[in-house]
Amino acid sequence: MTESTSSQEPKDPKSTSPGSFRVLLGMLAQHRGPLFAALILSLIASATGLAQPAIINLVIEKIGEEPVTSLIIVLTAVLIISSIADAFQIFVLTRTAEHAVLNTRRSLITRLLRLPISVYDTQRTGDLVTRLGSDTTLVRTAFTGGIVDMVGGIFTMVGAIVLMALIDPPLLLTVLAVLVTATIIVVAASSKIQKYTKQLQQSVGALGAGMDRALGAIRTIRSANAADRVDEELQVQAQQAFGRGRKIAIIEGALYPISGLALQLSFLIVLGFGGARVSAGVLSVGDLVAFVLYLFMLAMPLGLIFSAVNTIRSAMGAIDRIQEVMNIAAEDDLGRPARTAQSITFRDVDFSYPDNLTGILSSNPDATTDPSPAPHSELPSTEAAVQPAPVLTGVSLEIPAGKTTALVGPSGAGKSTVLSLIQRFYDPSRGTILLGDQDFADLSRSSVREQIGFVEQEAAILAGTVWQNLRLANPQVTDAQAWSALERVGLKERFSAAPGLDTVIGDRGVSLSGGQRQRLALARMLLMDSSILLLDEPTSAVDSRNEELILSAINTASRNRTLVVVAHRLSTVTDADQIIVLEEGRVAASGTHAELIKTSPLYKELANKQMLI
Ligand SMILES: Nc1ncnc2c1ncn2[C@@H]1O[C@H](COP(=O)(O)OP(=O)(O)OP(=O)(O)O)[C@@H](O)[C@H]1O
Repeated sequence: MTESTSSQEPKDPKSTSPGSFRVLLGMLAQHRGPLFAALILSLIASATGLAQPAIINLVIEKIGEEPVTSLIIVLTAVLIISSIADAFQIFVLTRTAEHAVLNTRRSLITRLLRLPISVYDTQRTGDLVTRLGSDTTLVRTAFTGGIVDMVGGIFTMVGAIVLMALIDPPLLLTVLAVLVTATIIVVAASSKIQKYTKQLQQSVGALGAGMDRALGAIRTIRSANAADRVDEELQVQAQQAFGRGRKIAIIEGALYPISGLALQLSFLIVLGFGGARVSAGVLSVGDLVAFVLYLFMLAMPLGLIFSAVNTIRSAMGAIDRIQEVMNIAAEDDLGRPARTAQSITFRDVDFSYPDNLTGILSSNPDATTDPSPAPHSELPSTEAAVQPAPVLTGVSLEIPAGKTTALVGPSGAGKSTVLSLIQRFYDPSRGTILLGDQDFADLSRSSVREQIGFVEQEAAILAGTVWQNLRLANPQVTDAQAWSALERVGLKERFSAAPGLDTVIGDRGVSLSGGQRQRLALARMLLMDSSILLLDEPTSAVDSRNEELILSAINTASRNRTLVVVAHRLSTVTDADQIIVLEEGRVAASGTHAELIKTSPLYKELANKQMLI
């Protein structure tokens, strides 16, 4: 592997930030059919709305001179058509908005599950979940309360202006001067709304992340009587979100009287100036009434447009946050598929965790940056940031095919990191890792992982049934195979009562003990057809009876397979074919238990402490 394939991820050429407005336009383009239909309906509603004052004008002029029944019938028909068009428009828009939210959520789910592992190291899951939940919900408002309202409103306004110009141009110009000034103020203030919405959503994200962490550690919190303290901390975050919401409220509150004042002023001008023109005989009473009604038609959409601009700005704030995730290139799966092999070799491997990712998503609610600049479109390069501390230095090791290799050493020595590198969760900063004789750098990540079964230090159990957990890695598993795997890890009896494999295990597997969780994860691994098994402290959470069960399951599972096991308790690995001792990210020694007792002072010390010698 070359030095260039460091822990930075490849840049996705498509991942440049297009800006939230362009993204919004892209979303709208995806739904152009229904939006076009909504637009037509909105135009029908506007046109029928605009026709009403003209008909009323006619009625006023003709009343007393000739029958107006037919005009009244036309007016009623126009009213009905206008209402029906409105109703359909709302339905089409709301449905389209739900589609837009669905599409956004789908892409987010796909991306959130495929980000480079290093992103999860630094990003709070609660914040990522908020982006999927409340941020996507804000997108809906851009459709329902935004775009079409605005377009339909503009159409009505233009129509009203043209018709008013036909009636009395000087009166119109006076009214427009007032309204244009108000519009300029509203549009300028709305950019603040976008900024504050993004900050508000960041606060909500931080609150979600805090609550997520607290609920994950609820037993510790309650046992430490720390609920009040955690409560206080979360209340502070909730208060912060409130503060941001209040800023939006202040702007919206200030804008409301501005638009209201502008409208009142316009009406006063029309009544005063228009009334004078009626007495001067320049304008008929019917014309003045029609002019006032058109002013209504101009004013109503203007109010809608003002609020639509704010709604769209809010949605754009949320879209910014969604785009931040979408702009992170998904973990690459480049390279050719790996051929099956069972040995792994590290040659002079250096590795550091990328620790400069904290700013990749603006989840920090204190961030007050303007949302308009492009969010980070790639993981920052390791060179650009402060050089992170090395976790592995010059590690060379051979993990032979079909044998058991144990990794031991003090806490923080880098044992779990070696397992992460074997799974290609990260790439080394220097050196080469080989699967058989194939360089990892040439292989696709998924094909390497296909050959590997892994049980984490804190065995991950998904909420759902035993069955769902067992089939996670291998959906082809049969009932008989599942029971046999459960038997091998000593869990058959635990689930023998109905509903058997359909037994639901709670969120985070809470209805199972630590040892049972570990064993269920082990059973899942046994069902995978992997030729290399990685176990991170498989017996860390269990008593000696469970330990025996697990060790015997591991023994059966590892027949003809390569086993790499990280162990604190040396007693569990004294029989390993090879034991590698890691110390501060370097290989301190390797050999069998008997050899290491003689050759490695560190191993001897560890064995001594554990009363093995
Ligand atoms: N995701 C991460 N991001 C940054 N640093 C990490 C990360 N994971 C581990 N480290 C650091 O890397 C070093 C090695 O950690 P590692 O988990 O590999 O040690 P270990 O030998 O498995 O320890 P233990 O026996 O306590 O599990 C430690 O200093 C640890 O703090």
